[in-house]
Amino acid sequence: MRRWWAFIPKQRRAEAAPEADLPELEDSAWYMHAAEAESASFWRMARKLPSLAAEAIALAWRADRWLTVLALGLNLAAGVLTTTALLGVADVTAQLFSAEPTTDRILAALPAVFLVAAATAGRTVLGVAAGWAQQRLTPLVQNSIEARFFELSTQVPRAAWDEDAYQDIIEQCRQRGVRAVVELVGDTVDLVTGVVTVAAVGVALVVLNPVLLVLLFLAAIPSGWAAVRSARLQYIASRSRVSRRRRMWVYEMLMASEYTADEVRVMELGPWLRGQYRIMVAAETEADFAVIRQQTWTRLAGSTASGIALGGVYAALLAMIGTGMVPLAAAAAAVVALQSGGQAMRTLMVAINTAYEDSLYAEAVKEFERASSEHIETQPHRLALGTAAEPLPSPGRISVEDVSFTYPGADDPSLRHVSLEIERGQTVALVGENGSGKTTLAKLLAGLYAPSSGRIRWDGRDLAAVDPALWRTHVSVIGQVIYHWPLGAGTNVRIGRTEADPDQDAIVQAARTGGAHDMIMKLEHGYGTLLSKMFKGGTMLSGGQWQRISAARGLFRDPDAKGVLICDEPSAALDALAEAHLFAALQERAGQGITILISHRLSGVRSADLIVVLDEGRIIESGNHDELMAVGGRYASMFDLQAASYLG
Ligand SMILES: Nc1ncnc2c1ncn2[C@@H]1O[C@H](COP(=O)(O)OP(=O)(O)OP(=O)(O)O)[C@@H](O)[C@H]1O
Repeated sequence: MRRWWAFIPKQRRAEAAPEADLPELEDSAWYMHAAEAESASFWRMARKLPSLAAEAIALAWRADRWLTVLALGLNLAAGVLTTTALLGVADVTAQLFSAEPTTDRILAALPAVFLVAAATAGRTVLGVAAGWAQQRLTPLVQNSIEARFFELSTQVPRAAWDEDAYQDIIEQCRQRGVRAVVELVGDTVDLVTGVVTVAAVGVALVVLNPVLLVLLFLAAIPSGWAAVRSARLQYIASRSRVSRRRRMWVYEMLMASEYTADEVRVMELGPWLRGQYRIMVAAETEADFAVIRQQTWTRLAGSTASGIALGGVYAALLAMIGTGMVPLAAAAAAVVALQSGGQAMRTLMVAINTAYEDSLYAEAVKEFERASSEHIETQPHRLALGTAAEPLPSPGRISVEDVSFTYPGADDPSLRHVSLEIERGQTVALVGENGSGKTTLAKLLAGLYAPSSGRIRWDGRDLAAVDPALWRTHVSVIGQVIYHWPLGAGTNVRIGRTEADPDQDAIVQAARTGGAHDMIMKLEHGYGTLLSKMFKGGTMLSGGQWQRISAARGLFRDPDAKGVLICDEPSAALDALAEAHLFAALQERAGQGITILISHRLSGVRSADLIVVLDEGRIIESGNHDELMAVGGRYASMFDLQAASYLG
């Protein structure tokens, strides 16, 4: 088989070549074989509909019960009036085609004409009112689903985000799932209305001759089959392509974002990025064309069969008139009823199809709920969750006992048999080469991940049996890489402790200690300045200024200096003065809380009570500065190297 990129001119391939074979370009086999999509026959789908409808109604009921009753009730009433109008039309034609003199026929038809007019007007008014209820219901349902979505997305353990399958599920849910669930509620109302209409037309046909109803039903099958198969094809294709869409989204963000604007220009990345994007688009378009091709054949087959079947129905009607099974006077009424019945049947088919299609996408929301709940329930701290939340005092001693840790999906452990004792009031420095496991150890201490083996104890209590939320109240972090929250300067500090009343003095105090206050005061609106250019009046900070904000935030979270303060390269972007100011502030914590300091600048860690040197996830040395210098090992050589470069 020719690989798809064979169709891209050679020069263009070269432009974007090296990663042209990304796995995301292949349709994911996992999704291709999604069980429910594979076996989704019309009957299976029709059987699923009642439970789907019940779920959708329950959802709407939870969002607003009165609006649900109104939307359903008014639509049902409108459906009944539609039927009344239909029967009225059949009656009018029956009267007009009777054997009576013309005037008598017209007079006899008049009551039915009035009935048709009244029913049509009533149906219009009810339709508008039902639309009003349905439209009000939609945002309410959407709000409740989104609230649940964000509840779970913020609750799942950190490890879930390391799984590409989970990220696919989230993407599918966000892209189409949430909207599908909202639409499913509307579909259900349409479905109920459709069933009522078809049932009512069915009654009219049965009165004329039951065979007509059977024929009408048989004639509707081909178009129903075509609609369902098209929906299924679209669904399978969209699921199989979710990884590639995520990849495209990444390139879109890289090409059109404030955060990458500098690098894209300085490194002239535009053509390369566009090339990569083009490759994705080519694969995506090819996949689109494949679905369109299959859908077109399906629709063509469905329409042809449907047309032939309809011809058969009318031929059967003629035969029935010819054999006297349907009286001639009722023939016109039968034609009208067949036409209306056909229309009602097609509308119902569309409603079933739309409901089915949306239900397939809505599965993504259930899948997201399932995957998230599973992550929440199987997280290592689950035993502790839900138990009585006894407040946990700030730690006097933290013991890391033979801890090893492997990231989800990784082959090699990032920490290997790490043991460490940390006492209240101590500053412990973690040093080592890039990738040696310093941040990973800090993440475990912050409760973001649980050890794969070994224990972390907090005054003797195994943290595996403590709700992480409890001990995180005592942990604050000054991060190496911080997200630039597009919020006000004061809020950026305050989010360190959202549950506290925003005490302005405490915010200012933390900003002073973190070296951010003077810088904030120079901004146009001081603490009220928006730190983003996303919105009008916002401003942009430098890397070092953001790091000062991060320090202020971390210190604000730990106002009485009794908790665990994790500083991961807190001064990497700071100027010499700001760095000295920050280290002085950290020194002041000595003898109070616990400070974990990760830094490559060894001059800043020499005063630490304990320096731990990591290498490939193992502790290779530990002790204070003098002890480690005396040993003359890795720390001593790193320190001497840095000192020599300063001294020239
Ligand atoms: N989320 C993750 N999933 C898989 N592997 C990871 C993840 N985060 C880090 N790693 C790996 O774990 C190892 C240790 O990383 P860690 O961030 O702890 O190093 P570090 O010592 O803090 O490095 P640096 O000095 O560069 O900050 C590295 O090999 C890294 O590739």
